[in-house]
Amino acid sequence: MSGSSASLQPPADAVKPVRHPDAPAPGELLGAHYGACFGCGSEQPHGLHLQARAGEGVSITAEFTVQPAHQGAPGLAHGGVLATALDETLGSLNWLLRTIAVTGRLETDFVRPVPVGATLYLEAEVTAVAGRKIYSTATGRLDGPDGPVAVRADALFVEVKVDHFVEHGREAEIKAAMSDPDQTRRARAFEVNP
Ligand SMILES: CCCCCCCCCCCC(=O)SCCNC(=O)CCNC(=O)[C@H](O)C(C)(C)COP(=O)(O)OP(=O)(O)OC[C@H]1O[C@@H](n2cnc3c(N)ncnc32)[C@H](O)[C@@H]1OP(=O)(O)O
Repeated sequence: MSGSSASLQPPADAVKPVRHPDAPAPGELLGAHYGACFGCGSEQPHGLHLQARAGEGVSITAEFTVQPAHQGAPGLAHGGVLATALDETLGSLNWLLRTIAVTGRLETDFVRPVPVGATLYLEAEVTAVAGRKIYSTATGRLDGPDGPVAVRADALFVEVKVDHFVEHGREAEIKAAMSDPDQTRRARAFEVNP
């Protein structure tokens, strides 16, 4: 069963997404946007360490290999971890728009079980933009980029100001991220145009 809810259908006045002129070239690895990110950061031993690459237009491909720490049922990936992989891949799309946005809604279909040790081949694209609302969709496949679909998701991201993180994030991490001497890393932690 699939089919996303009405709130994930772009409104009539939605427009096509526009790739930012400074977006990374197709094929380029995005790298982690924040070292402590559970989805992509290298500083989280049990994180997903998801690696995303810019695609054509406003699209992303990504890979994530399921580790023993990601189990739900014995030998199988936890559904929440798979949703995280989809969320992270979809979130990475906003870097191609150079828009700061957070997940408002994420609807996920779990189509096939994903074993420990399997690599999930993800692809995602922005389908429409309406004001602050960014509509996107993603799939995760097994055995290769053209393999059978194991998971898919539709999402709505909502554009926010950098103040969103400053106001709501724990002070210690915000201060540390803000004082990073590397300007690009500082910007990417909050997905801000450097
Ligand atoms: C390499 C680098 C990559 C970078 C890679 C980055 C990867 C990050 C990946 C992970 C991303 C995350 O997990 S982000 C973390 C998880 N998400 C969050 O923490 C968000 C928590 N929620 C919020 O802070 C808030 O609810 C917001 C910001 C989403 C919305 O609040 P707001 O700013 O007050 O805006 P609001 O008026 O409510 O909503 C604006 C419009 O969006 C619609 N809207 C809002 N929420 C929803 C919803 N759940 N479902 C449907 N529609 C919604 C509203 O109806 C409205 O439509 P209309 O009336 O205008 O038509």
